[in-house]
Amino acid sequence: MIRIEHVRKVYGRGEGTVVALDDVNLEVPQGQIFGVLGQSGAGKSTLIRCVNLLERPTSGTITVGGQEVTALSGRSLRQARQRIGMIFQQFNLLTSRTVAENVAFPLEIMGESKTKRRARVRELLSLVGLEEKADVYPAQLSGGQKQRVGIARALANSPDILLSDEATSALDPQTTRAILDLLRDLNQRMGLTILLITHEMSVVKQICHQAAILEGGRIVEQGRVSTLAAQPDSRLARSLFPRPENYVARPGSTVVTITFAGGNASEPVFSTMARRFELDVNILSGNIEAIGDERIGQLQAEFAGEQVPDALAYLRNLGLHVEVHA
Ligand SMILES: Nc1ncnc2c1ncn2[C@@H]1O[C@H](COP(=O)(O)OP(=O)(O)OP(=O)(O)O)[C@@H](O)[C@H]1O
Repeated sequence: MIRIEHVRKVYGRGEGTVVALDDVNLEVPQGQIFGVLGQSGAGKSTLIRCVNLLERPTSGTITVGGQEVTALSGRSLRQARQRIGMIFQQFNLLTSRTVAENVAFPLEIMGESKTKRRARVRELLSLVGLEEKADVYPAQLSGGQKQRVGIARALANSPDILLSDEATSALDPQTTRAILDLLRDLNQRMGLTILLITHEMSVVKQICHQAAILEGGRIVEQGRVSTLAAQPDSRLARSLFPRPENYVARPGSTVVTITFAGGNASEPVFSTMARRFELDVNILSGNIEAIGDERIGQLQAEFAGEQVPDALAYLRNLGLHVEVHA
């Protein structure tokens, strides 16, 4: 579990001061994947670097696995850091070491015996599907394979939490998907808690249970991804379901945006409604997203007919969110 309380980070002094984080509060429960989403300069890197104290917050506290890391220094801080793995956008592998030697590096620092190191490295490479590449050098690997090495190395000390700093930003979409699948698999199989930062909504959508949106150093929204996606006015939903700019309803028709979640996303609600209330339905745009096990969708449509108010009441009764555009 990670708890971030009232964290503020100010860089520089006097005239050149930058407030990178301003009263940030968030909690990542044990075994969850939590995504912090934000644009360039929002403070994402600063936030994640504060969790393992690569940056020290100017004020506020950070607790990892029940231990307040912001209160630690010296040896106890170094020990606490071993419980925190981290992966990076540029992989940060040692180019003069083989894959196996890269993964073994944190174990060497821990003073593990050669025999134990060898067994653990084999286990870790198998976990990330890279047994075959143990003896090659990073330069001979693809980006996705390099990140797999990064993940194996980050897990070497069996950390309680994994921090991911834009780990898929340098990868193509297909490789990104494979690496995210691996992270989700590790989360499910080992109960690994993951805090990741990203500027990509697709990453949050694919693997995060919860998300926070960071803007100008402040968290402006946070919650379960599926809950936020089902709230049409949330920033997350607006970014997930971009809407056409202007709705110009034809005379006698009503333009509506309907948000549906869970079970009713897959039922033939609209055809039933159109028949029952004798409506003409003209779909303007629509999208259904799979968020975890849930399907959440938004549909813009034009309804025409005498029973439009009854049809809207029918949809609302089914638990759909219906917004009527003027
Ligand atoms: N070492 C530093 N010294 C001074 N200012 C810094 C330093 N590191 C970051 N900043 C500033 O703090 C703010 C937040 O930066 P940060 O790198 O955390 O954002 P980010 O969301 O990770 O952006 P990006 O996605 O571009 O990496 C920015 O205004 C940045 O210029």
